[in-house]
Amino acid sequence: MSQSFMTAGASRIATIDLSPFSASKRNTSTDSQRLKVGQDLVEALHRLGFVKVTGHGMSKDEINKALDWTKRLFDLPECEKMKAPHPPGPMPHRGYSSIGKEKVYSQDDVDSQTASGNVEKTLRKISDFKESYEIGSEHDPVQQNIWLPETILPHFKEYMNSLYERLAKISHVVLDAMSLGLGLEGEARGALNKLMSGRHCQLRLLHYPAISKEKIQKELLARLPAHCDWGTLTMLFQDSQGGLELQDPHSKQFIHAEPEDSSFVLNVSDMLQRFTNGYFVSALHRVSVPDPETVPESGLPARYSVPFFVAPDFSHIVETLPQFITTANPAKYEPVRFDQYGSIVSKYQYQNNNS
Ligand SMILES: O=C(O)CCC(=O)C(=O)O
Ligand SMILES: [Fe+2]
Repeated sequence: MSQSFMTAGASRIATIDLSPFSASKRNTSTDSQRLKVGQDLVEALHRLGFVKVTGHGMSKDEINKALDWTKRLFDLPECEKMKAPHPPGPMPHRGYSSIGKEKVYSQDDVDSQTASGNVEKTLRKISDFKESYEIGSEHDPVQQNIWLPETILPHFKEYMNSLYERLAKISHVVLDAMSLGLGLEGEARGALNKLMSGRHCQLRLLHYPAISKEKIQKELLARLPAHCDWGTLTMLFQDSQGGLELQDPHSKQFIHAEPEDSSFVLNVSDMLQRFTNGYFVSALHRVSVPDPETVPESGLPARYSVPFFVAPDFSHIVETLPQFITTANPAKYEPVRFDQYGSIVSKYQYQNNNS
């Protein structure tokens, strides 16, 4: 797989400063400032399906703290991490998956391999060189968290629960700005807010270990193949190594999301695409392993990232908002229950083989 950085003619990722919505500036910012931010956010998401967000309230120190905890977790010996193992199969999507256990596919990969009759075996030939740890709300009635014993990493659980709550709050601010930008009021606004359930989001900790140049030269490896997320929105923090690439839906080029202090990358996911009848398009994105020739002798450094997946309740039926259905753009999607959609997509997209 080759790394394709931003090339001439490719779009730039817009940066949206959400600070007029933040608690500290809410009283001093004006309605028209907030409206402008909302409209800019909507325009940017309509154009590409992803933006960078600043002014969201998480300070640089707070972001570094989240990345530090992630590193501390993955620095533990494998036998300790395996005390909170992800169960076999895609559900519940909780706990620790060691390197190569989880395999992410795109729908295109699946479609192109279906004819072979053995989709999983064929696609698993190239393993994903990453490890992950999945966390949900402590109030999720469907998927329970799988924690390490407290003695192994004291205060990890407490910290991660607080991070989940913090990111859930920030996602409400994003949705507020989006409602304003789309001009949604009353029931329509309520319907958008239902795409975010405090108890069904997911916090994911990711470690892409360093890879030597020799290993890249000799083996076929992936980090995270191209895929779309199946919730509503994803807010992703990454370390200074960068590596996340998102596809411009028009030019089909992948754009490198340069890491920037204090920003997160926000991408549209499948439920928001269906809700808006395709006005927002779910962003195809990946973390690739570069061409061996472009990798320095020192190899590819380790990388850490922390995505937060904003999602509705599992039993929520996601329907397109009537105002997005017109004669020129008739309804494209049937209403779908979120867990039913997820069970189809996650069967292939997040296949965990931790047995
Ligand atoms: O690590 C990254 O930058 C991407 C993570 C991601 O896309 C995912 O976990 O769905
Ligand atoms: Fe993703």
